[in-house]
Amino acid sequence: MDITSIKLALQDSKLGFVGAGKMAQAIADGLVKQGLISPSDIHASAPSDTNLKLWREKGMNTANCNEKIIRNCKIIFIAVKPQYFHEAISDIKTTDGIANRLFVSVMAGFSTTALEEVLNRLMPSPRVVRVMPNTPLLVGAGCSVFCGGSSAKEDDMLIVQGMLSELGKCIQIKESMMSGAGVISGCGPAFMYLLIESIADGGVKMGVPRDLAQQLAAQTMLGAAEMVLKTGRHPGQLKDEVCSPGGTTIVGVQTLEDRGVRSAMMAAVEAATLKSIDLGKKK
Ligand SMILES: NC(=O)C1=CN([C@@H]2O[C@H](COP(=O)(O)OP(=O)(O)OC[C@H]3O[C@@H](n4cnc5c(N)ncnc54)[C@H](OP(=O)(O)O)[C@@H]3O)[C@@H](O)[C@H]2O)C=CC1
Ligand SMILES: O=C(O)[C@@H]1CCC=N1
Repeated sequence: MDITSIKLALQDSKLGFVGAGKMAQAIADGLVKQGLISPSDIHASAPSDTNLKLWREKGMNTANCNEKIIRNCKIIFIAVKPQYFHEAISDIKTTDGIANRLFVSVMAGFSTTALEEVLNRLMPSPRVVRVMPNTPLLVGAGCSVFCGGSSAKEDDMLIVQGMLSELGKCIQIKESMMSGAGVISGCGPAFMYLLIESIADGGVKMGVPRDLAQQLAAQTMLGAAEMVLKTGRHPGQLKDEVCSPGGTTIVGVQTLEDRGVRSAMMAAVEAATLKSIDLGKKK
């Protein structure tokens, strides 16, 4: 879907957010920053004013009532913690006149079948798209994976992919891969921040000023990521090219291997995936 069609669809549908926290704000602010929607076409709900006041300061519409969002908007992001989803939907007392909505869930672990079951109380055959985005889409460098529910239409998939592709990479995958792939995109930034922080700490330990160490670590991670994406070469090969025989890097690499950094990273992805599957089971 081209950018003009996305803009028109968003202007026509209005964009709703049930849940107004960090992930919802990253998506809404990212879309506004990229010029895809104006703040006045965005509506968000949450029980308290803690987050909503930030939305109002940006000219967006807010409500403490989820029903209002579902009435006002035709495309609605569900951005509450998975454990609050039932409560958020059971808040909605009058469902008359609510139809033809597209629900885009960003909740970890919630399958499209489970989403459809809950949303069935609002309308028959709810159209659902399940996404696992990440917060870097705020700066146009996001990474999202998504899949459609049983009643999602081709246009629903296109609008979601169109919107999120404007904020970074957005890839359609099979639902069976959502938990594992969603951990790489959704949780991944936290793992990467931890690496940036600890490499910067190492620099500080060696006498590099904190600001400089952090800037160097972040830019180096960005550069390494660009090398993998733009050259298409294997990360192992790229790593080998940095390690001069008898040089400094290989000594650092051995230290990382001794401390089990690869195994720790793999175990982190596995543990977070199992947690996501577990969150899904409780629904
Ligand atoms: N943070 C991230 O990087 C990512 C998060 N996600 C998913 O996004 C979702 C939200 O996470 P995140 O933004 O981090 O969480 P936050 O805690 O920042 O935000 C949660 C929001 O939900 C609101 N809320 C709580 N109960 C209800 C309710 N009954 N009805 C409506 N709104 C409600 C909260 O209200 P109040 O403002 O009053 O506290 C808050 O605005 C989760 O499902 C998570 O799995 C997915 C990918 C990445
Ligand atoms: O930690 C979480 O559960 C959410 C989902 C992915 C990132 N944050």
